Amino acid sequence: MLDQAEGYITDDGRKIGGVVMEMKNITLRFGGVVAIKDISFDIREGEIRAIIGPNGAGKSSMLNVISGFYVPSEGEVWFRGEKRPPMRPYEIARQGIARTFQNIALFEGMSVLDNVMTGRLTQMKSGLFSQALWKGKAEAEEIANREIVEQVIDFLEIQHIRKTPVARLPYGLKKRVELARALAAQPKLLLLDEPMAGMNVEEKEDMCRFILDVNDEFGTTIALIEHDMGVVMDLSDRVVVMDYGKKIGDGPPDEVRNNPDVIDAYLGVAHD
Ligand SMILES: Nc1ncnc2c1ncn2[C@@H]1O[C@H](COP(=O)(O)OP(=O)(O)OP(=O)(O)O)[C@@H](O)[C@H]1O
Repeated sequence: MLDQAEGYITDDGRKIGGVVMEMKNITLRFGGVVAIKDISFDIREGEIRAIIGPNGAGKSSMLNVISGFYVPSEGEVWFRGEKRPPMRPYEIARQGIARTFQNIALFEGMSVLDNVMTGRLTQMKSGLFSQALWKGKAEAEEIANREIVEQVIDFLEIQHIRKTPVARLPYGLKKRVELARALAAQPKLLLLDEPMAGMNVEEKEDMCRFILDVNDEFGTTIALIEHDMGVVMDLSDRVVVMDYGKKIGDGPPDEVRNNPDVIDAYLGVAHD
């Protein structure tokens, strides 16, 4: 049972807390195209929240509103109890939001380690000027950053490829490195853009396990978008379903799975 202020306990006994992010009546237009139509939902502390829907439903647009990349045409985004003004991406990152991309966005020529280190950049406190003045402080920060990065590399079991250039890795491992880079920022809210897209069954199983482990080990709140309904059902605590820019379902996986509008959107009508 969902208590608005307190949260709820999941079937597997995890405690989900209060609202971290609230989307209030979000509409997003691109010229004449309405990508999102008056959608509201929330994301709670410690939750794995999925947004699913057929092609063109508006999922990527919604993730971009959550991440602050798009400012909604109408509606409000509330984060940690405050209305969020338009912000630059680095300001959003400093608020504790990190993301991965559907099309992998890594530095292909750089090693895995260096790529994961770039995840710390948005969290660094000392800029170039203060680094010049306070060398010791900058070094201490560098060491601390390195420790965090090494922990993430261990956690995601990519030690064996830490020196390998990303370009040489198979697809599934690249996706894991992208997850590592996002985790290196120690986000409060982690946004995953189709984390399982293009993966084979084994890679999908690995990715599912890592997402669950991240949530369990660090208590990270996770919001992910996914095209494939099957994949997210085992993973998510609550699911928002979008179709043609509208919200057609919102609730625990079992409830959503049996929602006639959702069944129609996925089975009854061809959208491709
Ligand atoms: N930058 C943009 N400019 C104009 N139209 C856009 C833009 N981004 C998205 N759209 C339109 O908004 C609608 C929703 O697209 P969006 O990419 O958010 O859907 P999606 O659910 O993520 O789709 P997919 O599963 O295919 O990635 C589509 O009609 C799309 O053509």
